[in-house]
Amino acid sequence: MAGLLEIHNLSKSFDTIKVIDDFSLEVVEGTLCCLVGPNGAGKTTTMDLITGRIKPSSGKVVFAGQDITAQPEHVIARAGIGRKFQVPAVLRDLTVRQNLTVAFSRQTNPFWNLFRFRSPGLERKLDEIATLAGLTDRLGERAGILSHGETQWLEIGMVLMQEPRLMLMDEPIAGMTESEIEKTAAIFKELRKTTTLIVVEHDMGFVREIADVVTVMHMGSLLAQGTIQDIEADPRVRDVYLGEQEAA
Ligand SMILES: Nc1ncnc2c1ncn2[C@@H]1O[C@H](COP(=O)(O)OP(=O)(O)OP(=O)(O)O)[C@@H](O)[C@H]1O
Repeated sequence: MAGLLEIHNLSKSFDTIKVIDDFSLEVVEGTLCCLVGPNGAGKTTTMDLITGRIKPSSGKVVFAGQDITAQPEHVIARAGIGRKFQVPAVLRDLTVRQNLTVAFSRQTNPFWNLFRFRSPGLERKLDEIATLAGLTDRLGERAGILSHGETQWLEIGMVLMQEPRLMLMDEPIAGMTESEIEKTAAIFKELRKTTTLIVVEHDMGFVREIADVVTVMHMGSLLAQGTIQDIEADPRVRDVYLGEQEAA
């Protein structure tokens, strides 16, 4: 079966430095892939290349059978690739409900969306996503008063309102408390039933909890890929990444 996302021999240089070096990856629909590796391995750059934020020096990215390598960022987003960044982009003065409503449409003017959409489809979707993100009781609150964890969950909800087929997340549990991490793991386990996910993460406990497949990058290349058990048993991964993590 072809992957929902296929990365073929991707390379990217900044000036003369090659930071992504002949990297290939296939993500099968319905799986949660964790992308791990030491600092500077090229994980964020890979996400930027998938979403079209930057363009590769060579290689290609295929999504749902379409070559999206040359497409602009907004076209790739509309094709069904959503991304949650580490720094939340919620509108703090709007309520949780309003933030989710704004995210429902991919139109460029958020306030226009806020007044335009009053469809039953929106209400159903909003309820569904608020439940998934554990925010049902917070729908009427101003987003600015949410805790760090709740803000992250709201942002996940906002990306989901756009119904991505593939969702990318950058270090989603950074700065969270233990109980917030547990709740986030539960959200991801639910989420992966309907959405394909690529999650960049350093916390191997969390990776162990959520990943179907773990992809390890090192110096811009694929070092290893497999189940968490395969990865933890791989001496090359222990050498360049896990050993360093255990020592930290
Ligand atoms: N715009 C840029 N210009 C020059 N070099 C860059 C640029 N963006 C990234 N790099 C370099 O590319 C390499 C890969 O960076 P990247 O942020 O993708 O790594 P990462 O695996 O996400 O690291 P971390 O885990 O620390 O976030 C690093 O050496 C970084 O300094």
